Order: sequence, then structure tokens, then C-alpha cells
Amino acid sequence: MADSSLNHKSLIVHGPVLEYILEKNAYPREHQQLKELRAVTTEKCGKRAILIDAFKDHECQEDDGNLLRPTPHPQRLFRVVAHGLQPSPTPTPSPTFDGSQHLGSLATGVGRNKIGVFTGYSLLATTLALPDDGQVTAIDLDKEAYETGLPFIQKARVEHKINFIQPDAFSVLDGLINGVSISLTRDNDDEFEQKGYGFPRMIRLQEENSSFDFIFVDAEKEDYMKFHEKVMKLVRIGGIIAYDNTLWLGSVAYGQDDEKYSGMPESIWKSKDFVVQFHELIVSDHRVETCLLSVGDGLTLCRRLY
Ligand SMILES: C[S@@+](CC[C@H](N)C(=O)[O-])C[C@H]1O[C@@H](n2cnc3c(N)ncnc32)[C@H](O)[C@@H]1O
Repeated sequence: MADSSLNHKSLIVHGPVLEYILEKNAYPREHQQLKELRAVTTEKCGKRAILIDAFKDHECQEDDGNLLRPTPHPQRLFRVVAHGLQPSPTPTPSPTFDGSQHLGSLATGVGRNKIGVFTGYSLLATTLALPDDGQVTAIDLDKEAYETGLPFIQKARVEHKINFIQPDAFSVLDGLINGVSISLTRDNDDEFEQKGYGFPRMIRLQEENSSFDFIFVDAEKEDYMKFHEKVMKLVRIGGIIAYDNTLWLGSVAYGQDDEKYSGMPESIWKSKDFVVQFHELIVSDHRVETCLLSVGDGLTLCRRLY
């Protein structure tokens, strides 16, 4: 009897098909600095980066160098959880190459906002895609992680497009919404300057209000619903908001008692409900058009309609 699962044209891509896409389409065009940043991120996370085999063995392994790229293991749909550099104890899937490639494709306007930078792989991918006068406001609490990626951003000669802001994203977004001027360099301007952070000292947030073409959110999944209300006030009508990791290692499709689900770390299933609720919110939000791309760990796109 024919396999009915083959009768539809929707494919969650992993295993050899994903390898094919990456090897034949994505890797040949990956910018040299992205390649190097990927390698350094893996090295720096070292043994604190773990692999999650979400669908088969239910085991966590030490990183074997697969950060930001797929394992050849066909069952390892989503591969790396790196928490070594992050202040949060929650293991957080890093952006995947195929997901980041989509971000680059989406990034064609001039004003964008990025919440959750880490070492900056997806930041670099989006910034490379911008015209020379494009600007990215990048927000992350973790300066150390950003500094890991900064040399590659500099070698790629795109740091002049990036405004990195360290404080908590909620306060920054509130500032943006309320049109408050804030200093980007906080209390350690000299240190930042020596390190070559090429951003203006102050940003007049009022001018930025509602002017972002593209907003990428990759922070704690528990916060996505709260972020949505805020970023909706900041993205322009017609602009796009992208939320990363919205398939959350595939856990969204399983019940807690499902055999396939039982090996996942506590932190994953703790956040799973937030990801599911987030999607319920998005699909009922008539202010946006939305789709969930089954790339990487899931990428939800929203286009603001009004
Ligand atoms: C998964 S990582 C982002 C990965 C990144 N997109 C990349 O390309 O490597 C999540 C990041 O969000 C940051 N983060 C989480 N909550 C935040 C918040 N409320 N404000 C600012 N940064 C936050 C963490 O510090 C962490 O570096």
C-alpha cells in the first residue's frame, strides 16, 4: 500500500534532504566571516554546547562541532543547544544556518531591530544583506557573546551598520516606543570605543519610532508574547517581524507523555507551552499576516497589515 504520508507536498526538512540544501545551496554561498564565526562559536561554547537528539535517542551529548549546522544524523532535526555563553540557565537553540540564510534573504530594507544577538551569526547574516547605509539595532544582555563575534563583523566591514545595545530588551523597546533618547554605550564608553564598536553615541529614539522594516526576535521563548505587543508598535506597516525557534525542537507537536518527547530536557518542555500559546496569539492577531517556515528550528514570520 502506498505511504499516504508521501501524498502531500509539505516536508519538514531534515536528514539527507537538509544536507542536500545546505551542501548544494547554502554552504557554497556562506560568507567567509560567517563560516569563521560559526567555527569560533562552536569552539568557545566547547563542551558546554550540547547536542539534542529530539526525535530518536533522547540523549544529550557534548558538542561535536555541529553548532549552527546539521548533523548527518537523519533524526537530529535540530542539533545544538549552547548555553555556555548565555546568562540564562535555559539551554537555547542557536540559530541554524538554513534559518539564518532566510533572514539574509529577508533583509533588504534599511532599518531593522534584532533582539537576541548572542555571538551574532544571524546578526552578521542580516547585516551583510543590507545596503551600505542600512542600520541594525541589535539588543542583547550578553556583551561577552557579542564581543566573540565582533572581530568577524569587523572583518566583514559591516560594523558601521550595527548599533549594539546591551540593556534588557524590554527597557530598550519601551524607550523606542516612548521616543526617549538613550545612550547606546552605557557606562563604559571608553572600553567600548577601544574595542572598536562603531556605533553612534546616542540614538534619537523618537525618530526611530515605528520605522523598523524588519524585527528579528530570538530571546527567551517565555517572553515572545510580550515582545509581540511591543514590536508591533515599532515595525512599520508592511514590515516584517520574524520569531526564531518557533518549532522548539519539534516539542510543539508532542504531548508530554509522548514517547518521542520524553527525552527532552526539562527546560524545553517548560517553554513549550509558551511557544504554543504564542502561536495561538499570532494566528488570532488580525493585524498581521503570518506563516511558520519549517526551516531551522522554525521561523515564524508576521507582516504588519495595519
Ligand atoms: C538564542 S540566543 C540568540 C542567538 C542569535 N540570534 C545568533 O544568531 O547567534 C538568545 C540571546 O537572547 C538574549 N536575551 C534573552 N532575553 C533577553 C532580553 N530580555 N534582553 C536582551 N537580550 C536577551 C540572550 O542574552 C542570548 O544571547
